[in-house]
Amino acid sequence: MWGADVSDDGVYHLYVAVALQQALYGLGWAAGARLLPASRPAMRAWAAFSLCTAAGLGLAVMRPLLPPWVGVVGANVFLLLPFVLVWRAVELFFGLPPHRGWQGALALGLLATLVYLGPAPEQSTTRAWVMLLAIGGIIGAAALRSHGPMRHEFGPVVAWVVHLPGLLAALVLLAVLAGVAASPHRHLQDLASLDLALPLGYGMLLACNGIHLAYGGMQLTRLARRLLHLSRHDGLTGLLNRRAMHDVLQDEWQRHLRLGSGFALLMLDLDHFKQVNDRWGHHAGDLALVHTARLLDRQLRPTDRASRHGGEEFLLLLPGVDGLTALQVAERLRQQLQADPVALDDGMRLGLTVSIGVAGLAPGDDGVAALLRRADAALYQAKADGRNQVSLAPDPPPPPQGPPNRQRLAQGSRRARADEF
Ligand SMILES: Nc1nc2c(ncn2[C@@H]2O[C@H](COP(=O)(O)OP(=O)(O)OP(=O)(O)O)[C@@H](O)[C@H]2O)c(=O)[nH]1
Repeated sequence: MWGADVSDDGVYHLYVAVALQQALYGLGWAAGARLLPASRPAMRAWAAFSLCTAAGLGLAVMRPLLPPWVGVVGANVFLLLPFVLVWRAVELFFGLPPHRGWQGALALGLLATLVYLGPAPEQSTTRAWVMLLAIGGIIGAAALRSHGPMRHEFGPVVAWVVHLPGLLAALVLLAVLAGVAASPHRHLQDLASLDLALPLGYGMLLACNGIHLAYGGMQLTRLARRLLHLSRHDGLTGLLNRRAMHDVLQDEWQRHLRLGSGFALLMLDLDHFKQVNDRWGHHAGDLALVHTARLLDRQLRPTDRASRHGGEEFLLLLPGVDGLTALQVAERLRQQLQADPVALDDGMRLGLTVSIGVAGLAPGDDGVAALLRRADAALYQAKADGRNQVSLAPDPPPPPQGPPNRQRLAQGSRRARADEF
């Protein structure tokens, strides 16, 4: 780098290894960018950073075979300017407001400085100054800039594990410069010596691996979280999907068995929804579903859960609530939906009504499926009674008399687990 001697066998092989590693990471990021459109800009920046540093290291190790302008200045340009891409990639990864102007000015300034210094050996010390100062400064600034968002998204431990080495590396680089500058005994030319080429090579190896592993790991974590979210939520409304609600209901049933806590279910079905689609189009139907989901989300307590149960059908779980109270909640929701028409794209207002079946957990219910069947029957009743109304399911016959025993509880629990809905 900057004309430092890499002819020693150990240093040469180390730099070749780092170059190959960077090239491979670069190809990996480029492939990732093709596969994941949502993360493409940041991945492209990482790919460009990796491939440019690979090219820079390649030129540095081939320096004896190349003209000085290519072997020295070219290598330094390819090694230094990609660090501006690190700054860019970090901003893109966390969706931070871009600093394109500063980044462009920095890249141009560094390019002009390297060209101005040229390949002459007597400038190697100044080149080293410029390189170390810029790399240390950019790594430190990128770490500081991304610390808050990284902490927020991945937690303080991850943020410090990723940033501490980066900040330490930046401090070490700047301390080396300050130490050399302050010491009357050490000549600045030391920076270009073989002594520094080896630790710097290892430093690059560790830093590059650290950057790729940290950001690759965070990318995978993000992806895994996204997949988990998609597998449990309805894509249109953002509410829980049927499978996730199944798990929530089983948990609530287990809580009931342990603590005796009650709960109620509301099954909602938009009225004449087929006509909405037929008359106003499928997009208007989708808007109506989103509108309904938002209303439910706004109106329910934080402990209540709402899911999209099927096409135009929603299921609500109200913990700690009996059937009569749930009936009042249902009536309130019915009135609110009726009073709040959907705003269509062309400014039209589309009125909606809903029928709601309500069932509160009763002693005769031996599992979630039984309660669901009762809520479904109540919904059917509300539809049959003319729609735009709520209906409460009658309690099932109480279980045979006698003290509840462990065997019955266990039976209920097993049945609940086997429940399909
Ligand atoms: N736009 C849109 N429509 C959907 C979606 N899922 C289901 N549907 C439609 O919802 C309609 C449901 O129609 P029906 O089951 O006949 O019920 P309905 O017309 O609401 O009649 P009642 O329930 O008896 O009042 C069908 O036309 C489905 O195509 C969706 O995601 N988006």
